[in-house]
Amino acid sequence: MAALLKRLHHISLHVSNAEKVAGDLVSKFKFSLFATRLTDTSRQLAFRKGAAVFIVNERQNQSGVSLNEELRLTDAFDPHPVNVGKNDRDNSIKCLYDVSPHYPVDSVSNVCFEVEDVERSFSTLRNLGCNFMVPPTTVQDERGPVTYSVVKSIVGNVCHTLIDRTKYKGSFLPGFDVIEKDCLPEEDLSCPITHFDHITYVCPKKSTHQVMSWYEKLFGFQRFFIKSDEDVDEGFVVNHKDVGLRLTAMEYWKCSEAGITLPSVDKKEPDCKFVIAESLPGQGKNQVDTFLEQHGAPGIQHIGLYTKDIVSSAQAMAHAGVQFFSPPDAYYTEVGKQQEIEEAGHSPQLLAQNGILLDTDLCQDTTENIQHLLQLFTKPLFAEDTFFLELIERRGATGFGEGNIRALWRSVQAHMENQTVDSQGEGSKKTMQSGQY
Ligand SMILES: O=C(O)C(=O)Cc1ccc(O)cc1
Ligand SMILES: [Fe+2]
Repeated sequence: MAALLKRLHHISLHVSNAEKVAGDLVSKFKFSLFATRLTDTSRQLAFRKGAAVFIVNERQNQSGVSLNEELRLTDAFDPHPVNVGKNDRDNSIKCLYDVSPHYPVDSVSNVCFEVEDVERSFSTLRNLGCNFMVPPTTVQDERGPVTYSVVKSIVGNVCHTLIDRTKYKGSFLPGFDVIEKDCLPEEDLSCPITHFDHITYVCPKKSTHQVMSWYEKLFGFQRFFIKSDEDVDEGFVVNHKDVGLRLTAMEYWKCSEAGITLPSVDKKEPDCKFVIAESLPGQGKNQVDTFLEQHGAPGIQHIGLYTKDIVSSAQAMAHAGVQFFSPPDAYYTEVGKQQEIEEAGHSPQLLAQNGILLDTDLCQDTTENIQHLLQLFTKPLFAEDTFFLELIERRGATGFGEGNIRALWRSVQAHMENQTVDSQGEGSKKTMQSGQY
């Protein structure tokens, strides 16, 4: 029996310059800073937009003792909970609810899930052979306790924090100072982002099956077919001229769907899918291999932010300085594309101006049921060509569009080729990026 998950709680980033990433999340991506944990040894900042929560952790310089050792010395296996009240804040823990990886580059490396019972999940997963980086640990303040544990995923540097906050009366997590609602700036209505739509992992060639089996066995993830005619073993293969990509998607079963009814799990809550991308053999330079090379390991390549209005979100973000990939002009002038966009109720000019991609899917059984998928991809957020964000608006479509993927792939290709040309005259990518963001 796998350890079942209740819901996604937050995703955490580990970066060398938290201020810079925080500034981008707030001013460009319209997230609100709502909680902070600032101690002598750590800087953890929490941002929210709808139900999407990011924690930005500042990477520490290498010290003699690794955090895992440190945790073991302090709270792990300690029967007494760690107190993080205002006056006795535990400064020894660099990264609460996570591990502090000494990873050489900025990375998005922890997807935290709420679970029913951390101790039970821990023993289930340990019996199944899982590696734990933090055993069940309780942290409490005057509003109550939260228990968590951190497990290492099979994918590169990715970890999962499993957390139970049902006994906690506060609005976030003990140890964080929450900014009162009245002190938060007004929600930016021009970017109606509601939740994380999907998380895309980049994995080495031929490793998809291993990754899927791991998540299925340990967390009860189930296959989600991106296309109705998708081959079970092959996945969704996009193999067209310069694009060679294998995509496979999974979704997790919330406890309530697995027949375990928990009052705190709402079936109607939007869920976040996991997509595994691997490149096909015989490819030239591409987005997936570049990620592996520059990130140094498999990991989280991008996160899809669901928006109710992609045009308005794109305009507001572009105005605030977000750089998006634009497909080649030919994308919008291709035979039938303008009509397809108009029939979907959009303006081809507006989509083209903002680089928004549109895919149309005919539902299998009836031509009446036409579904649309609108997507837009940002340029990489960090100094390396690794992690980026995506805006996604779904009009009935649940999968991913082949046409959109091909267009994205080509615009990235063009971007990388430009960079190679530019960098010959102007120096490294890092220099260019810091000018852009
Ligand atoms: O289409 C999407 O949003 C995906 O998430 C699929 C995907 C995965 C990896 C890529 O490099 C490009 C596209
Ligand atoms: Fe995506």
